[in-house]
Amino acid sequence: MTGPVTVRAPAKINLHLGVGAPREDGFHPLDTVYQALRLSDDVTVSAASELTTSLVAADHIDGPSVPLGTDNIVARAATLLAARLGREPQAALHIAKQIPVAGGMAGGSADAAAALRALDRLWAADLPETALLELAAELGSDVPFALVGGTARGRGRGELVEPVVDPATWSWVVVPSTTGLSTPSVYRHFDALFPDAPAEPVGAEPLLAAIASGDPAQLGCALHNDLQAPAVDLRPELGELIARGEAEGALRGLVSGSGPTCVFLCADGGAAEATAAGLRGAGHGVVLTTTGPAPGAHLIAG
Ligand SMILES: C[C@](O)(CO)[C@H](O)COP(=O)(O)OP(=O)(O)OC[C@H]1O[C@@H](n2ccc(N)nc2=O)[C@H](O)[C@@H]1O
Ligand SMILES: Nc1ncnc2c1ncn2[C@@H]1O[C@H](COP(=O)(O)OP(=O)(O)OP(=O)(O)O)[C@@H](O)[C@H]1O
Repeated sequence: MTGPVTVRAPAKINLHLGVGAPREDGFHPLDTVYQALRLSDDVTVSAASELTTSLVAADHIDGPSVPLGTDNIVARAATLLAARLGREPQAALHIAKQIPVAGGMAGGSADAAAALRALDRLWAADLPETALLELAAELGSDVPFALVGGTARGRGRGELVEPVVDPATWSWVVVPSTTGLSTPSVYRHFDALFPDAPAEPVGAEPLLAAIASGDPAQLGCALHNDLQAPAVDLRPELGELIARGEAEGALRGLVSGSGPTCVFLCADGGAAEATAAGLRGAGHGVVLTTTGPAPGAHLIAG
């Protein structure tokens, strides 16, 4: 019998998030550029006679806010993959979580992508990557990117992912909030604030040119998030946090996806450490430093 399999999957940020008016199915058309960060969750899957989920969370994570059992997205991933393979979803699924929950960093999506890749191996299915990407898109708009990783453009509702060449290493400070924000509520608030939003989202071309330059100052100028205004309107303290991080030396601060995590682009690793120290000194408890891009969901054991 195959032993336990562990897959690591990254948190994401959106360097560009252009949002259009809602489609007939209620989803918003996106033109986005994702970047995977070296902040990740690990999912370990083992053979078992039934489907179980368990979690161990880093100190900065509110573990009890993650549902266990069938509501956890890893259980949904297992059930979906098992149905595709015509087998029972029997496995023990264990999440080691570092990605902030309901933080706009796609932590659940990372876990779902990791579970798909790990179970594909545990169950010796060896599905082609295109099949895993299709299952990922059924689980959520951000899940295909968590499989692909790196830096990538996302279209459609975010599930159509094309890798972008990005040889640089970008330095980031990540400031999670103690209370999450629900993604649907931020999209609903976008609709309320911008009832005349055009159908076509703002294009990612300037951001892609900044990535190609490799210059952090240019990237800082090009960062764009259409969900920032609704997130800050729902949580005004995020606007203050962004201003503070920029005053502490970041090139630019930005809400990550639907928030409330805020991320700060810095000139290099030293500037990121200095900005993080300044934010901690200003009373922000959890302040992480990291870099991107990072690989998508990949095997680390088994
Ligand atoms: C904010 C982002 O993280 C940016 O990458 C994503 O758009 C959210 O992706 P996600 O959490 O994987 O979202 P899904 O699980 O697919 O959808 C959750 C809910 O978010 C809203 N949603 C999501 C994606 C999208 N393009 N338009 C939407 O309006 C819908 O209300 C949907 O019911
Ligand atoms: N494995 C999981 N990890 C985190 N949350 C999960 C998981 N499974 C289910 N959930 C539920 O999903 C909700 C959203 O979780 P998640 O951490 O993925 O949000 P997010 O990072 O804001 O997502 P996104 O950036 O994709 O919109 C949580 O509040 C929780 O109730």
